Amino acid sequence: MSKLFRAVIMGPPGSGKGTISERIAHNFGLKHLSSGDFVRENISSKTDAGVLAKTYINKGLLVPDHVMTRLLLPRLEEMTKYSWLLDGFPRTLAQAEALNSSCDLDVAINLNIPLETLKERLRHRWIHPPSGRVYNMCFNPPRIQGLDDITGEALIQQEDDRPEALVARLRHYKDVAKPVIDFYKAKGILYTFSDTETDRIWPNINTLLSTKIPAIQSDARCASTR
Ligand SMILES: Nc1ccn([C@H]2C[C@H](O)[C@@H](COP(=O)(O)OP(=O)(O)OP(=O)(O)O)O2)c(=O)n1
Ligand SMILES: Nc1nc2c(ncn2[C@@H]2O[C@H](COP(=O)(O)OP(=O)(O)O)[C@@H](O)[C@H]2O)c(=O)[nH]1
Repeated sequence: MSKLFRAVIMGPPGSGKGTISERIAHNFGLKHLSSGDFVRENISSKTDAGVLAKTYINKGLLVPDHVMTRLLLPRLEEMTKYSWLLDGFPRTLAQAEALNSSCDLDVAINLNIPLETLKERLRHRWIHPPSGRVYNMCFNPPRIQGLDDITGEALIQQEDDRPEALVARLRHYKDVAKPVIDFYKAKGILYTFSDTETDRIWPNINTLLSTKIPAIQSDARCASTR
């Protein structure tokens, strides 16, 4: 049996995690697991963790570690047969440690994007809240302005994507992400990509994963024939 591939993608709001995750999922046939989507699903189906998570999100706060972990780890257990890429989790060291005790990661992708670029992107970010689909009025506009391509429903801009809110979000991101980055660096699985354009980062990620994914699968094949 071939070994499965497990990766996480980290980066500040607007760094392109969702955009790059979609490309990775498409090119390598991995499952893209978005923690934001899991949170939204739990909120709309009113699970205990979802109801609790909503009280924090409504106040613009991050969901506490124990709630996020309770919401996410059971979903990962359903994915034991698949290779996956996890986007939006872990955001804190406690989340990284919880994840580490439930599975071994192969790669942690870290996106390092300048502040001015993040501000500019988020100013133009429009989302379709029920699905989590993301657009950018310059980079990937919807077919009809202001409307979701699939459902035709209205797109919105999030309050916390405003440039004034972004600086505080980024400061918070840096504080909580630093120990997570150090954790993955110490494990030797951290790969950092710095640029202002997703289209320039993408070929490097593509090359990295092309070396990692077949290598893991062929190692596993060798092991199984011994
Ligand atoms: N590890 C996580 C993941 C998500 N959330 C919560 C807070 C977010 O507001 C909400 C939705 O998550 P997303 O990752 O979709 O949303 P963001 O808009 O915060 O992320 P980004 O701006 O990085 O795309 O879920 C959380 O508290 N902790
Ligand atoms: N102009 C521009 N916009 C981008 C680029 N990459 C992603 N975006 C857009 O920037 C916004 C943030 O990207 P997203 O993938 O949502 O980032 P996340 O918050 O890290 O998940 C979205 O509106 C994307 O469409 C890029 O290279 N250039």
